Amino acid sequence: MTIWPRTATWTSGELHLGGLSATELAQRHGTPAYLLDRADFEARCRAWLDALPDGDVHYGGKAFLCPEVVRWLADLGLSLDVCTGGELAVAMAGGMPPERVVFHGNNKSLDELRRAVEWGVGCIVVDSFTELERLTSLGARQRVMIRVTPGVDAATHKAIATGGEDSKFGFSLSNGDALRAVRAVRDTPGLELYGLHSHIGSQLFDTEGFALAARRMADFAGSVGVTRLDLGGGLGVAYRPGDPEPPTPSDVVAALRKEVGGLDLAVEPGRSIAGPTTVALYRVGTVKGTYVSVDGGMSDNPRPAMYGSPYTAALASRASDAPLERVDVVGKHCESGDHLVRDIPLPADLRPGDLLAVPVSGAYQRSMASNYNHVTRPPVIAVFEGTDRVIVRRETEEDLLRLYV
Ligand SMILES: Cc1ncc(COP(=O)(O)O)c(C=O)c1O
Ligand SMILES: N[C@@H](CCCC[NH3+])C(=O)O
Repeated sequence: MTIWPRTATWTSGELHLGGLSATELAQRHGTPAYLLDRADFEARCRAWLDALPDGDVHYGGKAFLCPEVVRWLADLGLSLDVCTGGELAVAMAGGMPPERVVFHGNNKSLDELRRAVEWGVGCIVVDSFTELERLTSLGARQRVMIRVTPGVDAATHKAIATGGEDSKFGFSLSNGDALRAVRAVRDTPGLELYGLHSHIGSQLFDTEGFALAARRMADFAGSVGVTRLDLGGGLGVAYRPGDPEPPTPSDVVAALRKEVGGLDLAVEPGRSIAGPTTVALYRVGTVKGTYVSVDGGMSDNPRPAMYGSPYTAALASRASDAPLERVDVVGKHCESGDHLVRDIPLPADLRPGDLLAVPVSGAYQRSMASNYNHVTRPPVIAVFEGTDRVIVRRETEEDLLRLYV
């Protein structure tokens, strides 16, 4: 298993992606930058479509979304999961057919619901009785699913586990709320109960949690006469060489299928599609003892600071036969917790100007990036068969200053 995107190659110590060298990409687009391997992205989409030929694959847009990616998804035949009015706007801008959009979220506003209904989204996933009242007040004719909390404690960081009993998401199966929600939807004129939804968490490595949730959801669906289940996303990815290998999309679908039998099935993978497609490219600015400072940091990748997420990095612009030394790759922000990669071996002759590449940077990095310390967010460059294309441009200081009155 490799953690680098599928077109990555190394020549004389230099990383090439999509047929282009890291050095020329850095010269043309600057650093930090996210380099997205389009061939890898599309292959990962196809792996999910092939795993579930008789069901629906909704890409989890929160992992990474921009209009160009929406166009790829639409062309490949995927659907799209959005969870805010902003993500809905990107789906529209990218031309996703509205009937292939599923609208999630635990606190959708009346305005967001109205926009979704007016645009004609395929499905709204109702998350609370309050939301049901809001939808009712719109008098909408709308397909809905009900988000159910199946009481499965997923084996992952507690900030990204969503299916346990104590959750802000969905209707609890065990306290009867899920059943009450089914009845309430069926009693609401204009609403069509299309299916049931659950999502137990993210960065999951075993199929047991998926299977347990699927079993509980299938039992519940059977008891209320619902024939469609959307069982969310959550498949994990390896971030470092030597990390355990995650199950494949086929493994996950097989585990789900075994539990749900002939019910209609949908899934919502985000990280397992976007994560491994992208390399974050940084330039080394300062080397001080065991601290290697680069030109990005917790603003373009908040995951190490938020969840203690481990990453790796590699020298991407030249060969080095210097001995390896254990260092911390740190950002340029005013926080001592601004680590991108902790305690990794890198050549001892690292110097200002070198390029460092951090793989598996495609999910929840650009989408969670901030302007902390008034830095401008990096661009996303799609590389494909020897061509490079800016699909999200670099922010400028003018972009930032435009907000101030
Ligand atoms: C409802 C829902 N669907 C899909 C996803 C995508 O999850 P992942 O990126 O772990 O596949 C998420 C995020 O965890 C989610 O909340
Ligand atoms: N933001 C989280 C994943 C959240 C999943 C969204 N429900 C991460 O970076 O791992």
